[in-house]
Amino acid sequence: MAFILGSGSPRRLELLAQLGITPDDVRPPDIDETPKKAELPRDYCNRIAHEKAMAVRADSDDLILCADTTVALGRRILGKPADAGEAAEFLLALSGRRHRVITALSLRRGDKIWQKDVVSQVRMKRLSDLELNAYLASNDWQGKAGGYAIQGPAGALIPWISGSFTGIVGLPLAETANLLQVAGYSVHKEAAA
Ligand SMILES: Cc1cn([C@H]2C[C@H](O)[C@@H](COP(=O)(O)OP(=O)(O)OP(=O)(O)O)O2)c(=O)[nH]c1=O
Repeated sequence: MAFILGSGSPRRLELLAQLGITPDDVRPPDIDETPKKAELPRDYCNRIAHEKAMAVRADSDDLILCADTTVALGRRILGKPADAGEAAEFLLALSGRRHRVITALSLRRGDKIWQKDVVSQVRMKRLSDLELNAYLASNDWQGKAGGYAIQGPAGALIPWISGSFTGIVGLPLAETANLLQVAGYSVHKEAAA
């Protein structure tokens, strides 16, 4: 039995390390992340996490962990910006408002799937032109849902959250540990030994 992290996100690997887990292998899934017409953000996030878990090749007794993080502004899904122009558009839409960050987990062994999502609320301060331009120049928005990462310089733009900090970063640790336990994977090996 191997434990496989089905993610190319370095954040997810680091967060997993916080649980004391080093995966036997890392296999980033390659799927089409385009939302369906009128698809709601939470449904979308769960569907994508599930599709990622199904897309990773593994033996039937391997455990595969995948996740998807989606930024939702009302019914609008903000994915990973394609370029600085789109990042600016997302940040201006988020500026001075509250939004949700959803992370869906999908754990698979063979045909069996365990799924869980975590929804957090985030408020971004009203951004000045200087703040917006400095953040865009940092390039830290690249590869981040909604065009920002709370764990980087954008932390200065976020005065309030409610929910799971690790979930916003990409892997909600309490829920991940719980899901792994449910699937029979021992998270607390040292304590059990
Ligand atoms: C909102 C937010 C997102 N993110 C990141 C987490 C995810 O890596 C990314 C959302 O994209 P995802 O599609 O969830 O993940 P990914 O493409 O990076 O990796 P993979 O599909 O291989 O697992 O945004 C942060 O790092 N900090 C934040 O505050």
